Amino acid sequence: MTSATPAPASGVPVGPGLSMFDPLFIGIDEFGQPVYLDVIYRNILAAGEPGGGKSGLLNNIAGTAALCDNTRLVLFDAKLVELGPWRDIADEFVGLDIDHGLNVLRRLLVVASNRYAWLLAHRRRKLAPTDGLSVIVTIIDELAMFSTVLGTKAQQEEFSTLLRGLVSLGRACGMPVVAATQRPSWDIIPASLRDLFGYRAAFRCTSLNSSNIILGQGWAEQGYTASDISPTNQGAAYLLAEGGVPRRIKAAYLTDADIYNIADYAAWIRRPAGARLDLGLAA
Ligand SMILES: Nc1ncnc2c1ncn2[C@@H]1O[C@H](COP(=O)(O)OP(=O)(O)OP(=O)(O)O)[C@@H](O)[C@H]1O
Repeated sequence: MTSATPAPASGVPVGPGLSMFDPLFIGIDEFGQPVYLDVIYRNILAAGEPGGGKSGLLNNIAGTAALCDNTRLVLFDAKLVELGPWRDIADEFVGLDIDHGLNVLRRLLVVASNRYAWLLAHRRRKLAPTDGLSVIVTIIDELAMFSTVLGTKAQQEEFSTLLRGLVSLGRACGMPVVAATQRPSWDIIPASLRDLFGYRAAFRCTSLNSSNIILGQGWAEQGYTASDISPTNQGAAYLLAEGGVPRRIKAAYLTDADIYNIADYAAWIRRPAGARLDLGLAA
């Protein structure tokens, strides 16, 4: 039986039960088994040639984060349209503005340092779900735009330095970073930055070298190379988890309509208390 009576906000069945501390579903492996990531304590790097499916993976993560309890989104997307659907629920949405990007990264680093002071004061080494602090997920689509294209050389260098700081600090204090680039080259992803990402997803690449830049030196020679992914197999990638062996995956895919539906729903469940009162749905 269906009912036209709106459910009370406290009874909404989707979203409030999700937590970023739970494993996050991102797709299937080559045996059709579901693949989950522990995003909370590991940063994620996705790279590969244009059209390989990186934004699809980013949107999976943004979609889950959007529905998670006590989770905030900080988004960087110079193209605007890839992560744009989530902008209404994001704490910050950085477009083609390097000054804005630098300002946001500086503030994130202040939050991260405050959280470490809090952890130290509580004799702890990392954030736990019971701490009540929000998880802040930073997602950057097309890293290279901020580190090599927009702004002056000095600003680009500052962006890279601040990002390196956030990627180093974020994982234990509930501030994971998810970054994507279509330019898997040493100037965009030096090994010192790449190695701070506990998960690396290599989408289709044009060469063994590009694939190695993402996954790590030597994997292509052992048969794990994203250059063997067919250009028509979008969403396929080699996923490497820290300390493991690359695993072939196919990312789950959300259509634009799916993304906007989830984003609208997330905006509704995150609406301010005043809006709930206006609708007569206050919990
Ligand atoms: N997991 C998937 N399953 C099926 N099709 C996919 C998947 N991911 C992406 N695609 C298809 O590939 C197209 C390009 O994907 P996407 O925009 O995610 O690539 P990208 O690597 O982010 O590209 P760019 O670097 O240009 O932003 C999508 O529009 C879609 O048609």
